[in-house]
Amino acid sequence: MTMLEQTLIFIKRDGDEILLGLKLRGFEIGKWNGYGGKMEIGELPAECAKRELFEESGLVVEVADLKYLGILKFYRSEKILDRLVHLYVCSVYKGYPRTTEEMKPKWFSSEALPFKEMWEDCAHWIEFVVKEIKFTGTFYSDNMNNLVNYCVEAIYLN
Ligand SMILES: Nc1nc2c([nH]c(=O)n2[C@H]2C[C@H](O)[C@@H](COP(=O)(O)OP(=O)(O)OP(=O)(O)O)O2)c(=O)[nH]1
Repeated sequence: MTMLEQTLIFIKRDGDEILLGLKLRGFEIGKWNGYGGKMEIGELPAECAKRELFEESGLVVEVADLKYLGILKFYRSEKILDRLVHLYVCSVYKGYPRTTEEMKPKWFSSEALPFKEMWEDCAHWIEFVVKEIKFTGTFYSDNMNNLVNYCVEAIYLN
């Protein structure tokens, strides 16, 4: 199986609120997450983030308004790199989020995120999204997809 390169974007409103989508189909149905999906051949990460957000929520963003936060790396069986996810945050958007075949939108206060219904790894890095601090996260899962180890590091650039 080949490694997947994907994007994930969190839209923010009024400083404190974060838009999550409830996954309505496919992999990990029933979980709240940011919006995103697989990069297409020849597509840049920011272009993919913009496209996936539009397809799954109807919201329109400009690439220039996206803030790149970092990379999440997911290893399965503890050693095979399975997914590499480019992470963005954006506070400038057009439109209202709508339910699509893939996602049902909901705004959450950053202090009341539904961690029990999110990917387990999110709890370890979502504060970087809230504070908009660049970081990298590396997550190791076993064959049953249980998180067994992780490392999250802030990146401070001068
Ligand atoms: N927080 C977190 N997010 C993850 C993990 N794995 C994973 O694919 N994601 C994110 C990255 C992507 O934004 C999204 C991928 O979902 P998906 O694989 O169902 O992609 P998709 O069907 O939407 O892709 P596409 O066909 O639309 O291109 O979920 C994980 O373990 N934790």
